[in-house]
Amino acid sequence: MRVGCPKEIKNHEYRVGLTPAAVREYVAHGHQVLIETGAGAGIDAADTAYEAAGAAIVGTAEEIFATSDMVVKVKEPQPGEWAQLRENQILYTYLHLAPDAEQTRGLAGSGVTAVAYETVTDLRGGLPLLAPMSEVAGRLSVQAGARALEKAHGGRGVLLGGVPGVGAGKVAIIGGGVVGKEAAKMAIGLGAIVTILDRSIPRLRELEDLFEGRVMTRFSTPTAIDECVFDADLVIGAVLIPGAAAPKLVTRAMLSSMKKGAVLVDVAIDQGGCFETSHATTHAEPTFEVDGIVHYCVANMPGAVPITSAYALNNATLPFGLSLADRGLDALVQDPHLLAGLNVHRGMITNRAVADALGREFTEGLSALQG
Ligand SMILES: NC(=O)C1=CN([C@@H]2O[C@H](COP(=O)(O)OP(=O)(O)OC[C@H]3O[C@@H](n4cnc5c(N)ncnc54)[C@H](O)[C@@H]3O)[C@@H](O)[C@H]2O)C=CC1
Ligand SMILES: CC(=O)C(=O)O
Ligand SMILES: [Mg+2]
Repeated sequence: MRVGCPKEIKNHEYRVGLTPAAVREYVAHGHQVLIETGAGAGIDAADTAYEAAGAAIVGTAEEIFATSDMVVKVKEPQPGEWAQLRENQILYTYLHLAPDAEQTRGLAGSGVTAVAYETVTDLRGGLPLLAPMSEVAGRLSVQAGARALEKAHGGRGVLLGGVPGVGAGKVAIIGGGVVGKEAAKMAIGLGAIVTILDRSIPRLRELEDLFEGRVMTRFSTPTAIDECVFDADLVIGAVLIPGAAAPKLVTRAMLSSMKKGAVLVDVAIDQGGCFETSHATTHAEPTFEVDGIVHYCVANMPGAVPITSAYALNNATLPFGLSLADRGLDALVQDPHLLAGLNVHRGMITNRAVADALGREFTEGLSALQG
């Protein structure tokens, strides 16, 4: 198969879909790999490193889209990219379609077979291609929140760890999955007072055991969220209902009860955000203020640390990517976990949560592939 990897063009997105080490494995499996010139610049991987791994360097993304059987990316296609996708081509990348009707229309209209990293599953019920970036974003969320809390950045001027004689800041983390756990580790490390809210009691048990009393856990109800948000310096939104649009858990009305200059970091923004007042921002302009509350809503947070995150992402995407390249659509038929990643095929929406969120017709993945 011919596998192509264009340079990412989203705002301040420095990750790359294929590292030279991944290219080497595709080539060893007998595939031809095309890399857009400069695609690896953000991870210090020069064109020559890709050539040494066996790739051919091409001058433009257009050539990649036009000639590749499978396009491997990081972020969802940007306007202009989906017009270049086509039937009998596989797109393998993050998509986050539930909150993005325009993207879904674009992909469906192109006829492409779109496999979304964020809905591929594993045997333990996890999301193995989302998890590494959730680890990165969870850790970054506390850095971003701490920075936004500084007075010069619009925040209330609180140091999360406090100092001897002055109390620490309070962090509320809504959603105790991968992002939530990693955010908690960082916040505890800084010395903050941390509460994690989740709807899953088994998960709250695990977190309680893991953190050995260094976090408080709360079952997530509107009342518990109200109480934690009221008191918090930093609120991190880290919920997920796989594939679906994020539930709006912090309403605009709740902002008025918060401390002025408190910070909301909405990591769940890629699924539409879990705060009513969120809208996606970029690394260039990451924050905005609503009713005196600072919002940080960057939808590609791991793009800020590409040398960590591109490698972590490739470690996870490589086995499924090789399977797609080796077997084509049969890889989806044979592996229910990879099939769970199929979101769009020849104009059909094959992820139920996405179809429901957008009010579109749902087609089972297998019948779409066999139809
Ligand atoms: N902005 C960015 O750059 C990035 C965003 N993300 C996003 O972060 C979000 C979280 O991802 P993960 O931690 O990997 O998901 P996860 O599935 O590991 O954890 C989600 C948690 O939310 C909990 N939850 C669901 N409804 C809830 C509610 N009403 N109240 C409290 N908890 C609730 C679930 O029980 C689960 O424990 C996703 O939307 C993901 O796409 C991930 C990586 C990068
Ligand atoms: C998961 C995601 O949206 C990202 O890594 O950018
Ligand atoms: Mg998007």
